[in-house]
Amino acid sequence: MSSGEKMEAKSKKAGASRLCFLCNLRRPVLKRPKTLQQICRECFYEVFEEEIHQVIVQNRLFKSGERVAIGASGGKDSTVLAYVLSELNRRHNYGLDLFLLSIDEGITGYRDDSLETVKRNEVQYGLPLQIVSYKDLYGWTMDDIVKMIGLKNNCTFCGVFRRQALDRGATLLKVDKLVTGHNADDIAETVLLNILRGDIARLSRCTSITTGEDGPIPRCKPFKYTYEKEIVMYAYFKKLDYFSTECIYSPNAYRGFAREFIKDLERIRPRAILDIIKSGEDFRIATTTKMPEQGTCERCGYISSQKWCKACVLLEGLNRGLPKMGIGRPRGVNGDHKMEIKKPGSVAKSIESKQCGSLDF
Ligand SMILES: Nc1ncnc2c1ncn2[C@@H]1O[C@H](COP(=O)(O)OP(=O)(O)OP(=O)(O)O)[C@@H](O)[C@H]1O
Repeated sequence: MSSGEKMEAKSKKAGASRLCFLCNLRRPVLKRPKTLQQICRECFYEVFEEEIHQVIVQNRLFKSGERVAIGASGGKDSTVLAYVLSELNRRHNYGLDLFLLSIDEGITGYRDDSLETVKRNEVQYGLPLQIVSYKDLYGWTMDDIVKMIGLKNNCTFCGVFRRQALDRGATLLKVDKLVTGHNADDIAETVLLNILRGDIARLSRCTSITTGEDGPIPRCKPFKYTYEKEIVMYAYFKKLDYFSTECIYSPNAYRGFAREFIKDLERIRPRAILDIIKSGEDFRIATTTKMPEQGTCERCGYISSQKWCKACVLLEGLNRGLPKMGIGRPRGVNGDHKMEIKKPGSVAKSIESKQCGSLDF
């Protein structure tokens, strides 16, 4: 039984004798995860889509005439995003030119299969697709990287490279904005992780619905308040074509614990997800906290708060056979991961940049 089928069976059992809480006309077929209301399929589609529309309008995510790339991994979140955004664009005349943008990380048995799903979505939704690969951009696939470094820390490489690859793909498509399928659960999880890591710079921006306005392409998260469980239900009821396998190189245990913790909280109190996001939004950062200053990478020109951007540091490590270079945080002057670049006549400057991978979106 798929997770969508399980949710439907549970919901049907719970609401067998009542009428839909919202329309009071039809039989409920599900218990809405966000509110625990028993509602019918039609009302579910309506509230799900309308809430996303309201988020788009209230936050002024788009302007008419903009070209917008949807980061499309073939997974449930980005597939539902591509479908719903196309629908809303038509229904409410947003006037957007939508594109699918997929990054091929080079993970055999995972990304190659999910890209086939995105290629079908291209036809199903009539959205032009651009694929950009790590191999072309960096000369390395994730398969190559994992062969060299093993499973530990591979998510750092993947996250850092994906972030830049999405920007480079968006530049190729000449889009004004990039949207991703990050949902409320992802954001709550990131708030918690940033607190656990004491990463104040990221904590202060991880709840922003639009980020990167000072970078090459602004990024938006229209699903900022959309629950993962509702996305799964929507995809299931609409019979959307998506790829549901987990990444084969994804051993990120720390993030996994945070995820499980949030799921447990959600079981006891569904609002917990929204409350964590609200707490993240309302944090005030002390004016004495030192924040990184944004500049550009001396090597590739990409945005960076350090001399070299994180991707260049990681690539340098890979190409020199020192893959641990740039992983983790500085360990003092003699730290084994620290790398110094000396220019003639200049003071040595550390190019150890902070991890800016999977948590940054
Ligand atoms: N390979 C990729 N190509 C394009 N966009 C991607 C890719 N991987 C992730 N993204 C974007 O980043 C978002 C969050 O990615 P994450 O890896 O957290 O996957 P997820 O939560 O399982 O989402 P999805 O269900 O869409 O795969 C995705 O919804 C998508 O918009």
